[in-house]
Amino acid sequence: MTDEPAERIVPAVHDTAEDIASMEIRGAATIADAAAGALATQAEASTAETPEAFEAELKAAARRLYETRPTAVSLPNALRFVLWDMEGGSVDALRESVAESAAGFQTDLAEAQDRLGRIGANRLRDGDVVMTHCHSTDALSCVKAALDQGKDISAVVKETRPRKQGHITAEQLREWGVPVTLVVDNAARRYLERVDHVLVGADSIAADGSVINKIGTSGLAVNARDRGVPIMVAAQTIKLHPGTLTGHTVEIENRDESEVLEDAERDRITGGDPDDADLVVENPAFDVTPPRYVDAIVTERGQFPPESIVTLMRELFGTDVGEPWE
Ligand SMILES: O=C(COP(=O)(O)O)[C@H](O)[C@H](O)COP(=O)(O)O
Repeated sequence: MTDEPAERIVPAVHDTAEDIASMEIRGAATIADAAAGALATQAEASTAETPEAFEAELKAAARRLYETRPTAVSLPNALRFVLWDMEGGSVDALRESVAESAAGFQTDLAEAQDRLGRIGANRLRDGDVVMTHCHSTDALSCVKAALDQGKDISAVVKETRPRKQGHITAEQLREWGVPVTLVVDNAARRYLERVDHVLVGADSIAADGSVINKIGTSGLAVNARDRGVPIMVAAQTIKLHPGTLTGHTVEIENRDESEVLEDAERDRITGGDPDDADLVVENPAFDVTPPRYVDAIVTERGQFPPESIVTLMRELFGTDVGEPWE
């Protein structure tokens, strides 16, 4: 057995990391759930002989998972939650504590989403139309709870270029029997006329109440404000970004240009010149919506005007939060 902790990461953890990086596993809550599960798998499969070796191995696995996508803070928050609870004087005791805290975390995550959904549903009235962007399980939980309360809800679903996560939202809503109008992103402003709420999720919430979510959220929010449509953000507290309490900004992920432009399309634009360095394609995956465009952040602990979210963040995290493997 090698002594290098990174070389003892089990294949299943590498697979999960690759699935997160390639977006087979995507969406902030789903990523958090998968990351906690992967740490439990690492713990279960570990052949470490000493507690020190076991801990080093778990931290290496956490780092591998962390380095996949930078914007959704639910990922490091999940890793922190599981690793900070790791305790025990033997490998077996440590293994058990990781399994327990990972399972506890996953249960809490699911319960928090249900609770958040019930809270968010109170904002939705019978007959309301929501406009969605991307695919957010937290946002959909609010719709589900409203449906369970017997309310009729319909949706205008933005396609969400370049990866069209709006299709996942449309599929889920149709499964629940919700009437869906699917529109391209550029049509959003026109359709806001017939919408009662913009309902989106979040990858991270900053201490000043800014919402970091799928690219296009901020433009949608500005348009919605202009049209007088309230903007509701559904985000479990696992989306609160502790680093922003000390002035750090949230890293915005840039993804590959192939998501935006296929090779044949690039060839057409450049006349087939593969070395044309003056055609630049940028593909930021997220943007920042300032708090003044957000009406409410709905969490499992209640609804907050964005400017007051900092109080909840301090309560949950304190002010001194390090990296998961510290
Ligand atoms: O922006 C996205 C997903 O982006 P991507 O598809 O790039 O991962 C979602 O709105 C948030 O992650 C919240 O989702 P959830 O509420 O499910 O956590």
